[in-house]
Parts: sequence; structure tokens; C-alpha cells
Amino acid sequence: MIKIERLHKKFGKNQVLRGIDLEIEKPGIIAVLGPNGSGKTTLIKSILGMVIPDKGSISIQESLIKKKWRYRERIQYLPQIANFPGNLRVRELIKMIKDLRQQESDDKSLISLFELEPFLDKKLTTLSGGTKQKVNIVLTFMFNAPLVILDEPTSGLDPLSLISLKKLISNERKKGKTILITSHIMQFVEEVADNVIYLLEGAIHFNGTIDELKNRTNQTSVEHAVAAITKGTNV
Ligand SMILES: Nc1ncnc2c1ncn2[C@@H]1O[C@H](COP(=O)(O)OP(=O)(O)OP(=O)(O)O)[C@@H](O)[C@H]1O
Repeated sequence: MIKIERLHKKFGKNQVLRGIDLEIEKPGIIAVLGPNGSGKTTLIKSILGMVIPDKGSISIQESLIKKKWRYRERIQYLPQIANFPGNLRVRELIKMIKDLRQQESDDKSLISLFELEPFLDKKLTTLSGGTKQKVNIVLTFMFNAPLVILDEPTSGLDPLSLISLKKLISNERKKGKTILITSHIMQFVEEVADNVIYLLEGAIHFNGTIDELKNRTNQTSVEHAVAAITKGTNV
């Protein structure tokens, strides 16, 4: 599904990615973890073609993505911070994205799942952070694509919405999709992810299953396993 070879990216003097090699063949949920600033979003944006790498290559479904854009139609993407014009109403935003994408969409059931009906005629500027995130989740999940990329999807969600999100992700997994997720909420990662990729200093420091991560670090929770990896103990 995704093959990344020797990927490098520098912003000014800041070498963020230092030769990432990664192959994701099987469907499932992969958590991309790492400390703040370790390059998770840069890696994700490189896959989306929103960051242009300095060196290396990325293929999706066996096709190199360089200078192409149509492949993005086969990705559902939830950005960490979505910036839409604040004076748009929720209903208008959803319609605009549907018109742009020109694909079948399932917005109605998602609006109902996240109880967004009372907000449809509200302007985006007037929404709380968590409500904005629910709208962004609707925009991401209303289309159907084989690759799903979620950058900090739990951000600002209340417990009920978090349960709905987990249900959605689990349904996508059952459809045989590849789902990449970044998160700093280790309990969420432990609940949803099959595999973990841990980025440290621009390189992949660990790539394996949740159980392998725990065994390698001799820890019983992902939270402690990740803390051990970050401190460089037991790895
Ligand atoms: N467009 C940019 N211009 C300059 N520097 C950037 C840019 N994008 C990212 N960086 C820098 O690259 C580094 C990695 O950032 P990135 O957002 O990929 O990290 P992250 O692992 O996703 O962090 P977080 O956990 O805080 O979301 C940071 O030092 C950041 O300041």
C-alpha cells in the first residue's frame, strides 16, 4: 500500500526526516508516534504531497506520488489543524467539500452520529474546538477511500464523541483499509492500533506490533513502553 524509501526533509537547518524507510503492506491501524517535533506531521504531509521531500521516494499502491495529485482522491485525511474560512456555515462547508470532491458521500449518518444537526447553520468561528473537530471528522469520513490518515483525531473530543470516533475507525478497519494515526493519547493508541511506528530524531526507532513494543521494553502498557523508548531504556 505505502512504500517509503530513504526519505529526507529539512526545514532551513532543521533536519526533520533523516532517511525514513517504511513499508506498509497489510491493511490495519498503524499509530505514528514520537515526541513533539519528531516529524510525524511532516511524514504524513509528505505522503499527502503537502510537503515536498528533499530526497527519497514515496509510492502508494505501487505508483510513485512525485508530481502527481490524483492519488489524493484515494485518501481520507483529517488534518491536525483544519483552516476553513470562519464565516462559512457548517452546512455550506460540507456542501463545498462534496462539490469539490465529486464522490458519493455519507455525511447524513455522520452528522447524526456526532449530533451536529443543531450546528449546521452556525458559522465555523462560533463553534467550540471540539465541535469544529467533529465537523472535520465528518468531512474526513464522509468519503470512502482505501487509505485513511488521521492527525491527532481525538483532539478536543468529549467522551461520547470519542466513543463514536473509535466506532468509526473500527468500521473503516473492518472494510480492509490502511489507517495511519498520530496521537499523544496512549490509551487511545492501545485501544485502536495494531502496529506502532516510533519516530525519534528523524528516524524510525521502532516498527512493530503493540505486543512487540511492550515485550521489547518490558512494560505492560503502551504509555510506559513509549516512555521507556523515549528515555532510551530497555530498547
Ligand atoms: N513548514 C515548516 N517550516 C519550518 N519548520 C517546520 C515546518 N513544518 C514543520 N517544521 C518543523 O519540523 C519539526 C517537525 O514538525 P512536525 O510538525 O512534523 O512534528 P510532529 O512530530 O508532528 O510534532 P507534534 O507532536 O508537536 O505535532 C519541528 O521542529 C517543526 O518546527
